[in-house]
Amino acid sequence: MTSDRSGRRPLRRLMALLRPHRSAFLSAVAATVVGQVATVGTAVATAWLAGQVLAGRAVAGLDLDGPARWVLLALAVGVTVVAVATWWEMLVAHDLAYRVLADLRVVVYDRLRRIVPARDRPERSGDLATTAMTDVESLEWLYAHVIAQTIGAGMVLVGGSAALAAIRPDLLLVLLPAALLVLTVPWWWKRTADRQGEELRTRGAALGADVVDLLQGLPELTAAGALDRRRAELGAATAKLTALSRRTAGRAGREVAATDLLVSLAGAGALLIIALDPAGVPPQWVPVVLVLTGTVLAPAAAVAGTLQQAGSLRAAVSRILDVLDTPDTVPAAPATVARTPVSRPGEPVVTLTGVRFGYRPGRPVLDGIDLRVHRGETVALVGRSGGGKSTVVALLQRFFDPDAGRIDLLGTDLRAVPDEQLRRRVAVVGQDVQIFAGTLRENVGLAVPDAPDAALRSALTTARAVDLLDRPGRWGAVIGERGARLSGGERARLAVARALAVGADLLVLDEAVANLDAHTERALHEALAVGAADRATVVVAHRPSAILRADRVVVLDSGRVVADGPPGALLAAGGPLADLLTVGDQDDRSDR
Ligand SMILES: Nc1ncnc2c1ncn2[C@@H]1O[C@H](COP(=O)(O)OP(=O)(O)OP(=O)(O)O)[C@@H](O)[C@H]1O
Repeated sequence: MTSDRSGRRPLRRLMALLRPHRSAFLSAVAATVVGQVATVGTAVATAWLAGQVLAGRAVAGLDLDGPARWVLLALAVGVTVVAVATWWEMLVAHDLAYRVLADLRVVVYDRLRRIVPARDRPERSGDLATTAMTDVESLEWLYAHVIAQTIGAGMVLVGGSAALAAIRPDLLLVLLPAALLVLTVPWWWKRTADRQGEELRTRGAALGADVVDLLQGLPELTAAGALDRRRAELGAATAKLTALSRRTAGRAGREVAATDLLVSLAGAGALLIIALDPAGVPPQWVPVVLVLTGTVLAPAAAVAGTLQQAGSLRAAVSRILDVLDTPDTVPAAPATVARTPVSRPGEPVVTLTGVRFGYRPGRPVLDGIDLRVHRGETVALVGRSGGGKSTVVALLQRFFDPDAGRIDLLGTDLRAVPDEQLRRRVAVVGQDVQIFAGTLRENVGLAVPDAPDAALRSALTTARAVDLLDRPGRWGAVIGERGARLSGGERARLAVARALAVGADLLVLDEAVANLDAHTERALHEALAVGAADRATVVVAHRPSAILRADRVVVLDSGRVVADGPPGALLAAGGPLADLLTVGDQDDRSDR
């Protein structure tokens, strides 16, 4: 996926996502600051008490003098506040993160809807799925564990520095450089972290896609005896990922060690300053100084620790922004000029005029197609494999716009038809029927979820699929992931019913009946003919039975229409259709 990465301002865009959740964000910051301040406060109070004991000013038990009693009380309150604030912070910070991620997921899915299918996208679907799910998920860490905590760490650092300066200003000579260095630790190995993060993401996505491939293709891989080889390849990819994770953990460990070392050095530095001039700090305050130096740096060290994952995060953010910044495959129909397509008597439902289209520049797949389909007409689109039939179907759904020429739906340029209108006017049963995990009703009523059962039943009846209702559970029958509990023919008939339920003006069947036995296919075509008067029907077909049943046959060859007319007339003329069917007959005979 290529995109101009300049001027993307990732941080600003990530922060902008917090805007609708301002109050949740402020709660998260408040909880973090209260928790961190209470932690420092209890540690300092404990150190102060220890100092008092060391100086012989306080005794154990309740016989403490005045200030010690109050400090003990503050300590008890502080410990309670730390516990409550930690719980509160966990709650509000994660609530905030999940709200932001929910928003982002909607934005990413919406973008995916507008950029998939792309003309020439090299990534596999597993990569896009990773972006949609894992990359967005990884931002949870940023919103739940970094932003509010960084603000809290900054406040603790400023407040703690002021307190140390009040005790002895030259302690800042140790604290401030140490704080700066601690906060820069995540940048010491930034290049390595970025490379590892990018590699972890890429390898993880590839492995995810491979696993999906393997699971989906399990029957084919087993039948081809290729399962062991694929398993070995997966094993090798997993081993590489493990080695990379080990190197990443090693680098993260170095960062933790460096941070801990800096905090310890700061404590030692503070001790040295006190030792060089003991009169500057009263002995009972020495524990306070040492503890304050360590605890003031602790939140900054924690932030530096969480930033170990910054490399992976940067890679994830970059991929999310790639998706967000990819231009639409087809521009959305402008709402202001969009017209509702209207059917006028005698006007074709769909017209292609001089349509040219190619997936890659300079390699046209359609090279000036003219085609009209009227209401009540069934047109069979035929031609050699790779001739561009499915590409015509893709253009009819406006997955792509023509490079030249135009397509009109009921007299309106397809580019001006709003998406939601288009989906109701054009129904397509594709080559690869997608059945979704869920119930029979959800699948039949996919495009019309509010349709009454009677309408869906009628669609099932027409599609010769009403027997699916005989299953236990009837409408609620679960048909398995990708329709795993259905036969190929049942899946095809269900998909036809789903398209019929839409009541579209244009019904396109792209080799949808290839899985049906001859008897069911004939019955289906007869049933479709009953409702065909109300719509235009385009059938992409290879089988002579489907071709000869059409009112008109349009033959595509090398991206052009080379014959167009009633099947009988075309066959009698002995042109391209006769050639195609003759080759088909010979193929059929040689198969036998
Ligand atoms: N997404 C794509 N990216 C690049 N090229 C594509 C894409 N889809 C199809 N093509 C190419 O476009 C040409 C036409 O393909 P299309 O699927 O439209 O043919 P078809 O007539 O439907 O073939 P078949 O009868 O085998 O289904 C082929 O050369 C194919 O390789």
